[in-house]
Amino acid sequence: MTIELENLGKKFRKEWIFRNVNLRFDTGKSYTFVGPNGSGKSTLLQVLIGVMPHSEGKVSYTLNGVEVSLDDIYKKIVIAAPYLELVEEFTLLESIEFHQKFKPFKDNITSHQLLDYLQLTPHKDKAIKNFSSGMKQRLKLGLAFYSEAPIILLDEPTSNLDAQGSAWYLEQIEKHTENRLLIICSNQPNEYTFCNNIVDIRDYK
Ligand SMILES: Nc1ncnc2c1ncn2[C@@H]1O[C@H](COP(=O)(O)OP(=O)(O)OP(=O)(O)O)[C@@H](O)[C@H]1O
Repeated sequence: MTIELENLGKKFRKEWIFRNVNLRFDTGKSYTFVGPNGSGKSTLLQVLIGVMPHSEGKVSYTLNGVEVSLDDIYKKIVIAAPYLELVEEFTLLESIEFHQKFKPFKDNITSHQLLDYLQLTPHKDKAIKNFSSGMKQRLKLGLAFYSEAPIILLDEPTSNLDAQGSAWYLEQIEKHTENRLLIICSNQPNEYTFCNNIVDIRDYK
């Protein structure tokens, strides 16, 4: 799977957030978008997957040399981001089963196994609205890591996680990102120390 950006630009009203972005993202590699608050990391991520329109240039997706349409690309992506909300009324178990209807889990793991991997089994019948922000974040990350999807996108992955949660995140990265395309948006160096491909948004102003 390859995502290619050609002369990509995005502006809001008259303000260019980024311009002339020429980048290529390949399966089996990880990439991190860095830059200060408000520089455009989340915007680039959302433009890259077509949930936000771009203002100029081109985004293309190819699988084994064959172009993939935007509609089909959604099936191949999982994303964990602060602006993507969970359904607050669902219990934890309902949230996992709901997600599973759209994106099956890797290796046919069951919802109960996933609860275990997330270390959240004691909370399975608790409503999401009563979860702490760190528990919600662990759930979002877990759904992304354990889904059967070749592209995994993480925006601010360790926000609200404590030290144990951040260590758990790094373990999951090791276990679940081989042979996938991973893109992270981050302001925290400890979230991407393993990553060799750093994209600084300030280079595209
Ligand atoms: N829908 C929108 N309409 C107008 N401006 C927007 C919109 N979305 C984002 N922006 C602006 O685009 C710029 C980039 O925002 P973005 O959220 O991509 O930054 P970021 O690098 O992800 O920031 P942070 O590190 O704080 O998460 C900011 O100036 C923001 O105000």
